[in-house]
Amino acid sequence: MGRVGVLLLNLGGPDKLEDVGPFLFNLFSDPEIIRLPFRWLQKPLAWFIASRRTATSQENYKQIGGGSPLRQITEAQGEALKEQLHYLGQEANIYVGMRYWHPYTEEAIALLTQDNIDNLVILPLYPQFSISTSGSSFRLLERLWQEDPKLQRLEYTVIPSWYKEPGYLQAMAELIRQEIDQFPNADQVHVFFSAHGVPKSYVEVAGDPYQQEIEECTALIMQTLNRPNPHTLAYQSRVGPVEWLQPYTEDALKELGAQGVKDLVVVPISFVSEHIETLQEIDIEYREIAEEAGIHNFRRVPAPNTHPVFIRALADLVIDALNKPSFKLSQAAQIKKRVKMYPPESWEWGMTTSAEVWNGRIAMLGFIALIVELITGQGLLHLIGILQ
Ligand SMILES: C=CC1=C(C)c2cc3[nH]c(cc4nc(cc5[nH]c(cc1n2)c(C)c5CCC(=O)O)C(CCC(=O)O)=C4C)c(C)c3C=C
Ligand SMILES: [Fe+2]
Ligand SMILES: [Fe+2]
Repeated sequence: MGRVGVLLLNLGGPDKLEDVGPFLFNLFSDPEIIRLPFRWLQKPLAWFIASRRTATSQENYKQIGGGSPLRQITEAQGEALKEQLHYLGQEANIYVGMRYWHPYTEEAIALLTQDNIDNLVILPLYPQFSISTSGSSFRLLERLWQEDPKLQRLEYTVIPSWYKEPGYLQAMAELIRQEIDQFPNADQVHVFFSAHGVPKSYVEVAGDPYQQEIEECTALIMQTLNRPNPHTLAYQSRVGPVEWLQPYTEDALKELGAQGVKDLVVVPISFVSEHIETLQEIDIEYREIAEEAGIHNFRRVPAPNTHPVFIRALADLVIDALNKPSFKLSQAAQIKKRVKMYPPESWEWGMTTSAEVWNGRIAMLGFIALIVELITGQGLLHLIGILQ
């Protein structure tokens, strides 16, 4: 089989407070995160939104120690996966490729080309597929593949999503069980699944399978848990004024409080590491909302991180993928209907490589956007629907 590599894809997060601005710029430069009718607006608008959001976002990162733990946890997952694969008789090099911060996907690709990897498994660390997460990373990879003839000689296979993987479901069920068993009336504790939201139009217009995969995943985890507890699914972290998937986490918590629910465990479901949205948003913001709504016993289920059952699930996924016919980036695209997002011929133009952080030229473009904003009396940016 030759040299095997596993490329773990993830979102990335700012390591320190100074990184927050450029990280947000990278994120909002991504056409899969903000969809605009005019591609030339992408970077100026990204600059504009990033600069407006940086201070608030920095405040949140301050509350969790001044940066995202995502890099460290993802690297630890990589090491544990390497060990687990070795134990199962499969040697592999592990590479971490983040979409919006270091180590960038481009850096991971450079490393694995240097190491002369012959066989690559591309494994996004998102159990469910969304255009805005795995889809965005696949799209970037498609572009890197088009640009680099060396990559075209590499055998690779993609795992588009893996929320049904039994080991993952078992790890989630085990983590939930541990939390609910802390309560004297364990069987009555409300199990509250909080998934990261996406704008509703992603699902309804662009055909993002995300909502369906989240719903199915929730049902499978409850089935694996095999307890009589009531459960709810809601969506967190809405950004901007457009409608996102409903119900929103804060509304669902208030409603449960009003119904008299006192004991509740929150399960973060769309992400497999601790990050700002578990440590800050759930543990601080949603806890407060729950408390005010009368849910006095509020616990959160930890993310799988390096839970051995979860790491074993990742290893099984890799080994299965190596033994199956390969699945191509373009197939991942077609099956998930991503092509509906943009006319195929136009997406390359506005595509961002995450290795670009803001510089003078982009700030200039941002300045132009500001002028456009002033001339159009704010209408344009609100129309685009992302400003807070
Ligand atoms: C499956 C998980 C995620 C989906 C789906 C997703 C969609 C999505 N996100 C934004 C905007 C922001 N996301 C931000 C941070 C962030 N997002 C995810 C995961 C998903 N996003 C993670 C894990 C993180 C945090 C990384 C970390 O630092 O620990 C942020 C920045 C933080 C903030 O300012 O709140 C923004 C902004 C959109 C618009 C979107 C779908 C279109
Ligand atoms: Fe996000
Ligand atoms: Fe978010």
